[in-house]
Amino acid sequence: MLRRLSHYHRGTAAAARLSAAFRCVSTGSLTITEPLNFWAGQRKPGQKGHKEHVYEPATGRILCHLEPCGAAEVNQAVEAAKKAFINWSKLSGMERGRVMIEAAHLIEGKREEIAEMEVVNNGKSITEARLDVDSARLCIEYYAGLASTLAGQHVQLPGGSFAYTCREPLGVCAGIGAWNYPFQIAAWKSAPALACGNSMVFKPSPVTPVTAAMLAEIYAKAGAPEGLFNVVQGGQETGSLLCQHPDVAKVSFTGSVPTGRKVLKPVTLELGGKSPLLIFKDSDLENAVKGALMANFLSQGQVCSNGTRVFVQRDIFPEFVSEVVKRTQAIEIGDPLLESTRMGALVSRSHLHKVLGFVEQAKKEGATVLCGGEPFVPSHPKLRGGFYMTPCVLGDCRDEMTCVKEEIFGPVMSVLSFETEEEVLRRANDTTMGLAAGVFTRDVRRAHRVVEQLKAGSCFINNYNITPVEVPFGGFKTSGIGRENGQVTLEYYTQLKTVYVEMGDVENCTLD
Ligand SMILES: NC(=O)c1ccc[n+]([C@@H]2O[C@H](COP(=O)([O-])OP(=O)(O)OC[C@H]3O[C@@H](n4cnc5c(N)ncnc54)[C@H](O)[C@@H]3O)[C@@H](O)[C@H]2O)c1
Ligand SMILES: CCCCC=O
Repeated sequence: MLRRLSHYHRGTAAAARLSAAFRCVSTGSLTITEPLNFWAGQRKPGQKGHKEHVYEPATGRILCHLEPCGAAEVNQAVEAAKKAFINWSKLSGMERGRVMIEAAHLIEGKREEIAEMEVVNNGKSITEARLDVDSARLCIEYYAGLASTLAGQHVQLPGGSFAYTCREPLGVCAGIGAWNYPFQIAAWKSAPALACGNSMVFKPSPVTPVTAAMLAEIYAKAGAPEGLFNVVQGGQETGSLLCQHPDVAKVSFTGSVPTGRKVLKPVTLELGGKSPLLIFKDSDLENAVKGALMANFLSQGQVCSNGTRVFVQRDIFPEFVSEVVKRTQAIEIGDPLLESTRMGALVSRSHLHKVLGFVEQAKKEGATVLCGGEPFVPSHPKLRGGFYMTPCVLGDCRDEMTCVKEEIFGPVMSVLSFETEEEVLRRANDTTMGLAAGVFTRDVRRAHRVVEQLKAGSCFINNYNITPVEVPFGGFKTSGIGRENGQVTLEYYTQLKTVYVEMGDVENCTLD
């Protein structure tokens, strides 16, 4: 997700120009042949005789083949993680943090290489991919710092006795990732898990398997013991084998609501959303328009927290919509590795068709396409097989329409008008999901009053989709369980042990 460039990576523009000049990958030129599974310190093949195509979304060509893991391979990865856990969990937080800081340095040195791989495998623009890599690095740095602060409580009891609690790691944790932020999700899950003394087996989406294996190599190079962070590739079958493995203590899952419902264990569930963005007539219009674009079109609209139901107060509705449409039409679509590109390719052909299907359905239900919503064919011949569409704004929407109720997970914004604060709160909360919500207003009292009543886990006032790793992120209702990032996440990767310490003699009430 987007972060403030100046805050997180000073000199990014200059660095970007420099790295663009030395870019070793160009769209349509890369083929990956090395195995994408990784455990016990090495890349490994998957099940013999099984291969799946992995595509480059910008061109539609085959990028590599994924060898999915079956029961035997998942077992080997979990065994490796169990071995690593024995020593890793006994290190001090400072010692664990040192390895993680080294991993963060390595990521910084490979920023451009990782970002390019993400673009080639996911289709998002290089500008966004760099920020995802930064977020991954910052997350690892942040939890490296927190590793040494893990502590329990000391409880004084009568007679000099006391009790204490301490936080202990859980064991082997499983991480399951979605395809929209492949490297970032792998870091957001592994950083708190490893900082707390756990080991991890991570399964990326089969659509975007490439960069998780790079992260595994980085941890290994940083000095992590063999088996600390492992990657098993595959889809539903591999995911299910991993989640149900008896030696897996916890699952942290990022993906859709229907899949999340199938995963049972102590879990962190980071699921989908259909988040509302409320724009009041006293908003700074320029900021509100920019906010709506941030809330809908980052990562080709493939962001879980997107504010796709944009409620605009009636007095400013025409002006707001005309400005949003104008700016949406100006979004530069094309080769995601070009610096000028603001919107790259959707992740796969089938997903593109699904998103376009939602636009067709919206039209049938009475919505008006104010712009976009069409397949897009870039002029360069090598991009003609890519999975592009024009970002879409839908007008004449009603709350009961499919486009307003269901997660589309593509660049499609629905605009709706409202009259009063009470009305818009009722309509905004009328959903089974509750990942995020946003409000634009200049009235600070209204902002807090509205946010207090919004039933969503991550709320934004006068901005949208800003996710510093120091603050918790996650959803209410069916959008999830638990949080990622921030201090609170340490609680999800540890268990609390209470120890009573007797300093006198045992009083045996049954014998005396
Ligand atoms: N809340 C968040 O933080 C967050 C972040 C990113 C994406 N998302 C959501 O993810 C969805 C898009 O991602 P997707 O299409 O990859 O989701 P998905 O649910 O189809 O797949 C997610 C992962 O689960 C695996 N999987 C599938 N069946 C499984 C099973 N039975 N057991 C275990 N694992 C299984 C998949 O292989 C993949 O790795 C959207 O709904 C989006 O909103 C949420
Ligand atoms: C890892 C960031 C996920 C944001 C939602 O799609």
